[in-house]
Amino acid sequence: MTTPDDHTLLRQAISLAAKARASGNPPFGSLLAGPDGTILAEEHNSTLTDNDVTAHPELKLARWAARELDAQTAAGTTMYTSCQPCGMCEAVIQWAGLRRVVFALSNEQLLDIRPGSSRPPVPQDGPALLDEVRAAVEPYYR
Ligand SMILES: Nc1ccnc(=O)[nH]1
Repeated sequence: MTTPDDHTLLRQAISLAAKARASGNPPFGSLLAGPDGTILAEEHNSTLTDNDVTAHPELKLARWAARELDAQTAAGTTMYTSCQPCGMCEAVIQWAGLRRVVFALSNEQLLDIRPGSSRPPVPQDGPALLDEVRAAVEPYYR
C-alpha cells in the first residue's frame, strides 16, 4: 500500500531518475526518508560515468545507511526508488537494516521496457581446506 505522502517522495525519486539520464546514465533514482519523513540522502544511477556496473542508487544509499545510521533510525527509514531494487541491491538494503522500500516501476514492468541483463550465475567451488579455514574463523566467534 502506498499513500499520497509516499507518492510525493516517489515523484522526487522519479525526478532523480531524470537527473541520472541528464548526466549520461541509465534513468534510475532513489532517496532515503527518515522516520519523520525528511529526506536524508539522494542518489542516481552512475554506472556509465563511474564505469561501475554496481553504481545503482539503491546500493549507494544502502551503503550510506549502513555507515551513517544507527539501527533504530535505519529501521524507521524508507527507501523511495523509481524502479524496484534488483537482487544485488535488495540484499544490501536488508543488510543495512532498512525496513521499507517504496518503488514506482516493478522489475517485471522494467522487463517489458528493457530486455533483462544477461549475467549468468557464477559457479562456486567448495568447501575445501576445512581445518585451515576453521583455524582462521573459529577463534573470532569463541
Ligand atoms: N532498480 C534498478 C535497476 C537498474 N538499475 C538501477 O540503478 N536500479
